[in-house]
Amino acid sequence: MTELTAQNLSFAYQTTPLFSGINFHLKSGQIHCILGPNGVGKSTLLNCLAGAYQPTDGQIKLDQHALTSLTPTQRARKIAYVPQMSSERTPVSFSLRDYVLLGRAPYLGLLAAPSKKDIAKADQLLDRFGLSERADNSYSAVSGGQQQLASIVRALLQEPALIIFDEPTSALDVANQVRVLKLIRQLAHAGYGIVLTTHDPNQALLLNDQVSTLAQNGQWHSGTAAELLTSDHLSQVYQLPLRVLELPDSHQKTCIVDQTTFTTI
Ligand SMILES: Nc1ncnc2c1ncn2[C@@H]1O[C@H](COP(=O)(O)OP(=O)(O)OP(=O)(O)O)[C@@H](O)[C@H]1O
Repeated sequence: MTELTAQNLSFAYQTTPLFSGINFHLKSGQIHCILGPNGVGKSTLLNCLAGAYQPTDGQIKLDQHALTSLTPTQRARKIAYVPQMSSERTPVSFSLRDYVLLGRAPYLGLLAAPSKKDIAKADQLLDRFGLSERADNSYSAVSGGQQQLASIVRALLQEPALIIFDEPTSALDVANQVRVLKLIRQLAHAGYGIVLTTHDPNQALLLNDQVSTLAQNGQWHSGTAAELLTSDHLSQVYQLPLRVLELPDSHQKTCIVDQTTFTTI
């Protein structure tokens, strides 16, 4: 069992805090979905939880250890971070296979190459995500969605206990979105702890586990999906009238923008 705990977390890029007093908890087997409007600080919070940013105040612990007391390699063996996709194309000369194999770096010596076993695992995962035919292509030459899937493969090769996903489905078509959400569910069942951000409350409804919302002025709420994914709370978070409905033929819930709201905006 691995646990990531943040207590009384604050962060400021300059003087004004982006958020403060945030408490967060994730353990193996859980999916924690973070929702909130653009620019409120979700990615910044994920960077703090991954150990990439130093919070202004508060403490983050990975099991019993302060996150800051761990070396980058120790952290990377426990936490994988899948960053938000950039719309900019960074020229990268190596192949898609070599890109995903970067996930093995925390287990390799300074100049060591990945083993045959590592390469076989990489190829197996690339195949699972429909990327086999692209394995030898340059990373820069594949589509944004394929790059996003490759970044997930890279995180899996890292064999962490916890995975932090920043908008993992932002570049994906609806079938691949569902594939990634199903993968997240499977990973949680297999014992991984998962935290992700999404702009789609319906994804949080589908995942149906832990939820936090970060709204304007750093307002933070945590609870279960049933507790937080309500019409009132989501409307407050997004400052937009939203309705969470239970579909008549099942217990599935869906979040919609009311047509009447749409026509009066
Ligand atoms: N390196 C930086 N220096 C200064 N300000 C930054 C930096 N990175 C982000 N910000 C600002 O901090 C705020 C929060 O950014 P962040 O990317 O964490 O938000 P977000 O909730 O993830 O947004 P989105 O949903 O649009 O991805 C924004 O106003 C952003 O402009």
